[in-house]
Formats: sequence, structure tokens, C-alpha cells
Amino acid sequence: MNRALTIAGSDSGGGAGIQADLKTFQELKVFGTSALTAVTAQNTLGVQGVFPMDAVAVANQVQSVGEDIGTDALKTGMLFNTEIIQAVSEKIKQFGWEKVVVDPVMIAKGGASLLQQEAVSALKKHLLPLCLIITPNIPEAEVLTGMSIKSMDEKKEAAKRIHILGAKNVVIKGGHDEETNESVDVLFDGIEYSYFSTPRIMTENTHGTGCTFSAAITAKLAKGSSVHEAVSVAKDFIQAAIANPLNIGCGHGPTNHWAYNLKRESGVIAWQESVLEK
Ligand SMILES: Nc1ncnc2c1ncn2[C@@H]1O[C@H](COP(=O)(O)OP(=O)(O)O)[C@@H](O)[C@H]1O
Ligand SMILES: Cc1ncc(COP(=O)(O)OP(=O)(O)O)c(N)n1
Repeated sequence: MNRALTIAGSDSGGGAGIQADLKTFQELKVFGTSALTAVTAQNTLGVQGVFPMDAVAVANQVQSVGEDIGTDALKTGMLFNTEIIQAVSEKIKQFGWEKVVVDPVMIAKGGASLLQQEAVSALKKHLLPLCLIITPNIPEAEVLTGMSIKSMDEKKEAAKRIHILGAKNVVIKGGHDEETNESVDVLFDGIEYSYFSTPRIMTENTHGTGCTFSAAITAKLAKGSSVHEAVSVAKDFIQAAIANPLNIGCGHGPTNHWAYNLKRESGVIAWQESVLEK
């Protein structure tokens, strides 16, 4: 059985964080394990409280998983502070894990901070060089590079700069490009750019899209997929999850983690245009 580990925060509302990750792992048929970095009191209306774990508690959880169950791939989500980033980076090095997906979670949709500002430099210094794939949204890519991203050329330049920081593959997600009809994710592997494009869905129910997308990449890597294939499946997974909302809560509702498999069973799955460019 392939295994995937998520090192992330808890979302009491069940749409993002560790809950979204484990649901995605389950749907993509990998055995999910977890190390909790923080508890958030959160629902579809926003984040009402953030309670970080002690870095030692995070390290202990990763140790418990690593020394017994092991993992074929892992993702990080909300890491909150420098101490937790350092502890997680040390554990990744200790176990020699290479299939590492970093979702550099910074700010929740409602504006709550899920990463302390002073921890950005630790993320860049300690975690980026260890990751196989990093998946920033546009505001996160702007913070990591210090540049503004308004056009596709700027997205490509930002991906290049993040690659230089040490991430082997960079996916800059298109969810925040709200004026475009397509949501285009750009993958840069150090040599080539690939574009994963799907029709933009007009909906309020996008809570946890980034978590779900990076968890789907992690699950596919755990099962032996290439980086390109993992991103492609994750894009289909999130498109199905956004297109079939559950209407839960009064604000930004969660996505539907069952939808990808339901669509596959009924034979309807490909919306995606994928283009490769040198
Ligand atoms: N309205 C939308 N329609 C289609 N795809 C979307 C939409 N919003 C986000 N996505 C997709 O969801 C994934 C997460 O993107 P994004 O929302 O930018 O991340 P985050 O949740 O980290 O802000 C990406 O694959 C992106 O293309
Ligand atoms: C506990 C926790 N982790 C991560 C997030 C951010 O999730 P994301 O997928 O970026 O979705 P939105 O916050 O943009 O809805 C979170 N909210 N909580």
C-alpha cells in the first residue's frame, strides 16, 4: 500500500488543511498519515482562532510516522512559524525523504495569517532546497520572489526565480488570476514550462483548493507518477472538486472530494488543455 504524509494545520470546518489532505489521499487510494502543526478554529466564513503546536510535538509526530510506517511522499501545508519549519526540515533530512511537496500556505482566504511574516526567510532557506515541487498561488509567489505578478510572462519569471531558490519544480497556480476565463497553472522544471489550463468556474466554493491540489500531487507521487503526470491528475481532481460543490456553510464552501472518482466512473473527466514549451 502506498503511503502519503501530510504535515499541516487542522481546519475545523473540514474544507482545507489536514482534513482536505486526508480526504484527497483516501480518494486517490493512498494510506494517509499526518503530523499536526496547528489547530485552527475555522469555518466557511473565516478563521476564528489559530493555536500553533510546539515544534517538538510536530517533530515527534513526524518521527513516529517515519520510524514505523514510513512514507512514499509527503506534503507540507500550514507551518506557521520558524521553529516548526526548522523541525520539519530536519526530519525530512533525517529520513532522506525526496518526494516532498511544499504548499507554502501564508494567508487564508478571509485574510488570517497562517505563516508568521518572519518565517518566510526560514521557508526559503530551509525547506525550498528540500522540495521536489512547490505550489505557490500568485500572492505567495509574489512574497517568495518580491516581484509583482500580473501577466503570464511574470508568472514564468517568478517560477524561474523560485527554482533558483532551490525548488526543483515550481507550479504557480492560477486560481487568483480572476479576470481570465481559464485557470492556468504553470509548471517549471528548470528547463521547460508546462501549462495546465481548465475553464474558470464562477463559484464562491473554493475553500481549500490549494490544499486539495497539493495533496493530490502528493498522492500521485506516492503511487509512482512523474511530476508532470501528478500535476495533471491533480488539476483534473481539483477541477471536478470545484465544479461539483456541496453547498456547506454560509461563506466560501469546501470543494467536493468525491467528484473526481464519480466523474471517472461515469467516463466524464477531461477538461484540461496541457501544453509544453521550451
Ligand atoms: N474558480 C476556479 N476555477 C477553476 N479552477 C480553479 C479555480 N480556483 C482555483 N482553481 C484551481 O485550484 C487550484 C488551487 O489554486 P489557487 O486557488 O490559486 O490556490 P490557493 O487555494 O492556494 O489560493 C489550482 O489548480 C487552480 O488552477
Ligand atoms: C489549516 C489550514 N491550512 C491551510 C489553509 C489554506 O488553504 P487553501 O487551500 O489555500 O484555501 P483557502 O484558505 O484559500 O480557502 C487553511 N485555510 N487552513
